[in-house]
Amino acid sequence: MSHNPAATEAIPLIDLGPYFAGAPGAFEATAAELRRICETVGFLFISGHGVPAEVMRDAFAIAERFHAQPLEAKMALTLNDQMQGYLPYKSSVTRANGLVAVRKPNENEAFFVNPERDPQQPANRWPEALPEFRATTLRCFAALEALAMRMLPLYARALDLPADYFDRFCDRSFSSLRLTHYPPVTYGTDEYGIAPHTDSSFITLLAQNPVPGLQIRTQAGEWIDAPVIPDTFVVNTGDMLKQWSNGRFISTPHRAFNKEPRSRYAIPFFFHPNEDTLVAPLPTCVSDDNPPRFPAQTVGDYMAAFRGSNYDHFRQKAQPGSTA
Ligand SMILES: O=C(O)CCC(=O)C(=O)O
Ligand SMILES: [Fe+2]
Repeated sequence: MSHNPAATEAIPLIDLGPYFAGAPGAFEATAAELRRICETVGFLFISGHGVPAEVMRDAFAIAERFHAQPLEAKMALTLNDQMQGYLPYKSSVTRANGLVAVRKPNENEAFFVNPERDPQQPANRWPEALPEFRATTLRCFAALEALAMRMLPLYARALDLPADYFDRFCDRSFSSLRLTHYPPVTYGTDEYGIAPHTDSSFITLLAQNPVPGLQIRTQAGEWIDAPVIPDTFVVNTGDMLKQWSNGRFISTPHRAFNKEPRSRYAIPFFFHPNEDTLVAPLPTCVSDDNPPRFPAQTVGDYMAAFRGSNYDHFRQKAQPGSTA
C-alpha cells in the first residue's frame, strides 16, 4: 500500500519486536528512541506489537455490524453517566481542545467499551441482537490493554524512572475502547469527522484501518496526513502523560475526516491509569528551574471534567451553557 513518504518521515516507526524478545540493549535503545519521539513529535507507529491480526479484524467487523443496526437498536443503548454505550451521530462537540472554537458537532457516531472488573457492577451496555459483540470487543480491549501495559517500562525509562514505576498506577486501568463510524459525508465549513483535539489519555493506541483520514498537526503548525501502514498501530501521547511529565512529553493535536465514498471505522483504545491514581508532575520532570506546571489531580476527577465539556448528555446535567 502506498503512503506519503514525507508523512512517514514525520511520524517515526518503532519496531517493538527486539524489546519484547529481550534482545541485548533493546530496552534502553527503544526507550531512548521513544523519549526523543515523545519530546518532539508526540505520535509514532509501532510494529512488532504482538497483537494478533484477527483480534483487530474481528473488532472492525463487529464495529461495522454494530453501526449497521437500525437506529432504534442503537438508541436503546444511549450513553449513560458512566460512559457506557452509544454516542449518537453528531452529539459530541470537541470543546475541550484549546485549539479552535469548534461549534459544530462531530460527524461520527461511536460505541464505548469499558473494562469489566467487578461482576457485581455492570460496566457496559451490550446490543442484544449481536451476541458475539461482547466477547469480540472485550478480547480486543484485553489485547490492547496488555500491549499498553507491556509498553509502560519503556515510558518509565524514557522519563528516567525505574522500569516498573507506572505499573502499580495502571494495573486497574480506567481505559476505554471506542468503536467509531464516520459515514461518507460532504463536510461544510468547520465540519469534521472529529474536530482538532488532543486526547485525554495517558497514551492512545489506534489500529490501522484501510480508509485513511487521520491528520496530525506538526510542531510547525502544518496538518499532515497520517499514512496507513498495515498491521501497525499509531500511538500518541495524551494530555494525562503530558501533565504527568510536566509538559516534557507533548500531546499533539489531531483530527479526522472521511473523504472516501464508503464508511470509515476507527477503533482507538484510550489507555488511562487507575481511576484513583493521583497524577502530579513526576520528580524527574520538575526542578527549581522547572516547577510543576499542572495541578495534582486524580484520573477520575480529570476525566469527569473532560467528559463534562465534550459530551452533550453530561453537559445537560452539568452547568448549562458552559463552553469550557
Ligand atoms: O479516526 C481517527 O483516525 C482518530 C480518532 C481520534 O483521534 C479519537 O477518537 O480521539
Ligand atoms: Fe484523538
